Amino acid sequence: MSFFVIANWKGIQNASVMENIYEYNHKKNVKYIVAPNYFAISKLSNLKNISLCAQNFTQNTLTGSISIELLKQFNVKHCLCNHADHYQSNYNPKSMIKACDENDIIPIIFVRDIYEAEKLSNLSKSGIIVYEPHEYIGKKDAPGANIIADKVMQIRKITNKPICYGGSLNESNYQQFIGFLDGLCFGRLSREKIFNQIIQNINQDIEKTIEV
Ligand SMILES: O=C(CO)[C@H](O)COP(=O)(O)O
Repeated sequence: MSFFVIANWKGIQNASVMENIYEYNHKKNVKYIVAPNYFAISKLSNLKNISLCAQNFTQNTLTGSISIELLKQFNVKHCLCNHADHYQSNYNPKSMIKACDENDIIPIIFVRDIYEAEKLSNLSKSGIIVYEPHEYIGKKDAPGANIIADKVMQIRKITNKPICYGGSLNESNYQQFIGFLDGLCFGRLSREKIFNQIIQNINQDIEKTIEV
């Protein structure tokens, strides 16, 4: 199985993200899933080194909407579901995950705790789970490796889907988590110039794990 590197740009598009993305060095055992803003999706839809991910979609085609059919036309393969930011709108995670499934879009399902993992992680045939505790979004540091490992172990009992971690990943903390996860989901760090270096480090770490 590949190790997933997920990048959520949110509503931001700075020079670094656009420069960096062409450099993501494709490796056999590492898969890059990038969730850019809607404008960038059309620009990036022909890139071969990444898998495109939508940040959201609407379940209608009303004025101002972005439907899942539209996203598929631009080669979108994934969609973030139940991200903490979705909580601000009238959002129904179960229906969004099911809509992804029906449209062959792989949902990236965010769960903040075991209760959400139980509720959401097995609604779709495919999918990637991101354990992301809300209190660790936009902070200086993530929880300790033992705390994350313990939660991941509990989620693995609930689902066979790959499990990633997201929330306050930074240059100094992400490497300690690689060994017990199936991927990492980056917010702020994915929009920094240094993210290319982070990607190279992850590639090397994964290569080493496979050699062992
Ligand atoms: O989108 C995110 C990545 O999982 C999330 O909101 C965390 O953002 P960050 O704390 O800036 O990494």
